[in-house]
Amino acid sequence: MGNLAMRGRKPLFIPFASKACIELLLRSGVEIIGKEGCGNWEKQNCWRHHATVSTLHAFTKNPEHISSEADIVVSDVGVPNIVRGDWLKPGAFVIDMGANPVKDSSCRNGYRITGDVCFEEAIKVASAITPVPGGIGPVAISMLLSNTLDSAKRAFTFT
Ligand SMILES: Nc1nc2c(c(=O)[nH]1)N[C@@H](CN(C=O)c1ccc(C(=O)N[C@@H](CCC(=O)O)C(=O)O)cc1)CN2
Repeated sequence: MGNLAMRGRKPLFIPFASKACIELLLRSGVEIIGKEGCGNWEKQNCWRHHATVSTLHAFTKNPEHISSEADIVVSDVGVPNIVRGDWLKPGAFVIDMGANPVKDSSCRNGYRITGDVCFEEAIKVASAITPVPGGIGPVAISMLLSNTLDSAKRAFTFT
């Protein structure tokens, strides 16, 4: 983490969740430089991409006001539907990292996985939003595997 925070240093690993967010944004053609972001996505990694990031937490006053100024919103709260459509700036890019089980008797195991963002409201405001399941989750798992591969290469001095 120290190397991640320092200009010109290369960290051994970038935490997989924030690596996934950056990968998704870059591959989606979203410009990060100079953008306002909010969420819990390892600030140090975002600074490397020259974004300004606000972190919201349980005691943040008026979270909806702060998030509605962000060009990029990353939510990893663990509360279903906490981020509403009116929390978002029109055209915002929304990454929903929530993976919340909610009871659903129509599902085989009695629950389904839902995100932190109210998808039906957000889709009307955002330029793009990752669905749950099948959005950032698989990208995050890929980044975890990518870090694992890097680690193995290093251990066997392939790099
Ligand atoms: N209690 C919580 N813990 C964590 C959450 C959360 O919302 N509540 N978010 C994760 C974020 N994350 C990694 O950092 C992560 C999120 C989602 C997935 C994932 O594989 N999602 C799948 C669905 C999961 C399922 O079916 O069980 C998907 O979206 O398709 C992986 C990692 C951190 N901890």
